[in-house]
Order: sequence, then C-alpha cells, then structure tokens
Amino acid sequence: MTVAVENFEVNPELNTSLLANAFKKSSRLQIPDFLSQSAAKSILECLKTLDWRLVLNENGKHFDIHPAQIDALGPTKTNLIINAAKQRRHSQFQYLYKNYPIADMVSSGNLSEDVLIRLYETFNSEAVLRFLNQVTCADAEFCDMQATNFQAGHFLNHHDDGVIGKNRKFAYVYSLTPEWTAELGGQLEFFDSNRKMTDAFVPAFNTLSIFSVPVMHQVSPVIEDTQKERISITGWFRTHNSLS
Ligand SMILES: O=C(O)CCC(=O)C(=O)O
Ligand SMILES: [Fe+2]
Repeated sequence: MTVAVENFEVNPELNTSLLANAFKKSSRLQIPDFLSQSAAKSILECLKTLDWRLVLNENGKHFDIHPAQIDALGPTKTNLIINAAKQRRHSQFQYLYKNYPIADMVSSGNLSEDVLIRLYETFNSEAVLRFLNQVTCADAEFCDMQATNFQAGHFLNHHDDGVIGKNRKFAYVYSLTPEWTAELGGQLEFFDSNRKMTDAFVPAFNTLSIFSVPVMHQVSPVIEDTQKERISITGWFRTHNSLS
C-alpha cells in the first residue's frame, strides 16, 4: 500500500502581490522563509545523507562521476581530474560541483527518501505553481529538480540557461545552507550583455531565488579554504508545450 505524503506548506505570510511587484522590476527575486524552518531543516538533513555525484564537463561532454567510481579512481586520479577542470575554468565554459538528480530519480521510481519525494511533489503542486506563476507572470506547468552541493573550489561558469525545447520559464534555486556569507564565494551572480555584473545573490537558508531565463549568470567559485557546503535544490519551472 502506498501512503500519500502531505506536501510541505509554503509560508502563508508571503505577500504575492508585493513579491510580484518586486519581481517585475528586475525579473529576479529572493524569497526568504519559503517553507517552515522545520521543513527546511529536515530537507537539509536528508540531503546530507545522499550519495552525491561529481559533475563536470570537458570538451563539450558532461561527466557524472558516482561515489563508487571516485573510490575506484582513487584520490590521486580524482584530484587530477578536479584540478584540470579548475584550470579550464579560465579559458572556457566549465563547471564542477556535486549533484543528485531528484526529478530523474522520481521518474525512474528510484527515489527512496520520503522527504525528497515530498519536496518534489510540493514544488509541482497546484499551490506552488499558482503562487510562483502569479509572482513571475508565467504559465509554468511543472518543474524539474536536482540537488546541488558546491564544495571548496567548485563553480559554474557564465551561461544563460537557454536550451531549445526545454520550455524553461524561470529558474529557481532553493538554498539550504545555513550561515553562508559573500566571503565564501558561491554567489549567484547576474551579468548584462557587456558581461558587467549587475546583481549577486548570496545563498541564505530556506530562501528561494527565482529568475527569468535566458539571462547570463554564474555561480562564483567557492573559496578553497572552507569545509562548508553550498547546498541547494535547483531547476526550472517549465511548460509541456514546445510552441509556447
Ligand atoms: O546554484 C545556483 O545558484 C544556480 C545554478 C545554475 O545556474 C544552474 O544550475 O544552471
Ligand atoms: Fe543556470
């Protein structure tokens, strides 16, 4: 028997029209206290237990390295791969971080963590879709979802999130890292068409960042000298119809 899990509740004190006005000004917004503190804490605790994969690119190819593969490679080879990716950051589009593909795991029936199933259902619920569509003036029908973990030296270079056929209406980053500061790096930075930085979002616990796409942005490198992890749930709110 499957027991239906109840969705998390979006903070009832959020004022939709105030948030919509703020979003209209810059097509991006940070919404603090998105879920309850206890929900956010339970999600973070669950994320800390995941088997994160190391993701990076080389010569236009995406690599997804599972913990067992990292063990098989051993620390010397793994560090060579990581350091080479860090070097390539200066000359080409490059990324290096850890992830866990929540939406893919849901689709394949392999997600076993109730808290994450609940989170995925919550973000795809009528209540959240209606709320975020009102704030962004969009017509999104669903969202995809991955968890990301940026550790010391990890980054995601400039890109605009525009992918033909994906029908992305706006991107979201639900931050779960407590006590993050700008000095740690890992900021979500936005750029204009001249590559001038126009805005930077510092991750904050239980805060949902949303922004219209395409727009040029990056996650700046996390400093090398930290044990802290920048943990988030991210993805895009999308439509099914490829013509819209
Ligand atoms: O984690 C973030 O702040 C943004 C992530 C992002 O830009 C992406 O996954 O495309
Ligand atoms: Fe992005």
